[in-house]
Amino acid sequence: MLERLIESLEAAPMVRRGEYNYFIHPITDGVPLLDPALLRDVACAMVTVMDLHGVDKIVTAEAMGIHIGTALSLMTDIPLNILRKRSYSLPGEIAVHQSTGYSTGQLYLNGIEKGDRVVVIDDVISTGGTLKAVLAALENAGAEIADVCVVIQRGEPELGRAYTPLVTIDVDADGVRVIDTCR
Ligand SMILES: O=P(O)(O)OC[C@H]1O[C@H](OP(=O)(O)OP(=O)(O)O)[C@H](O)[C@@H]1O
Ligand SMILES: Nc1nc2[nH]cnc2c(=O)[nH]1
Repeated sequence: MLERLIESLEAAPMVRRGEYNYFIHPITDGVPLLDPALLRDVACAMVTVMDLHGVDKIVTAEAMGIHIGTALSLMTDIPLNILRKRSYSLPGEIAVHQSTGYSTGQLYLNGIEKGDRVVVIDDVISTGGTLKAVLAALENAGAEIADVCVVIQRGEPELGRAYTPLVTIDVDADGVRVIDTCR
């Protein structure tokens, strides 16, 4: 099920973002074009590995969790909650400071109620800065985090809790090497 993902990752072009070797891939960038079969492979694998029992909401972050979260939501009928990069100034909105290997920014969490059972998904984890901040905000909002799943784990980031990557990669200036898969 993950052959298409593995092959396309190992063919991914690289660019520099400051000191950071950044790979470009349809799942993580939407560039140059996202093959529906690849998106389906990823969504089916996530449904297979995640604990979705009694889950009220799928939570993801703008921008590159949205297509994956949408596919999962359509497959499972579980509503999708998106942390947005813009504030809506709604009552109870939680601002989340996000930091990655090449950027900093703000995300805004709305629509989580105390006691919500959620799964958190994203395209990639690298430093873990984004997911750590998202998980802290969800805990702050009183959510119960049932599971965390990412398509790609880059390096060995610690989240302070278990999470499941579909694939684990090594990256250098020459490209991506897949070193592990979830099966
Ligand atoms: O583990 P980290 O070092 O935090 O990196 C992972 C984050 O980086 C990317 O988001 P980015 O902020 O580039 O925004 P995008 O989704 O809009 O591309 C990606 O979608 C993850 O959310
Ligand atoms: N596309 C892409 N997204 C990322 N998010 C964190 N690191 C990366 C990367 O190297 N490539």
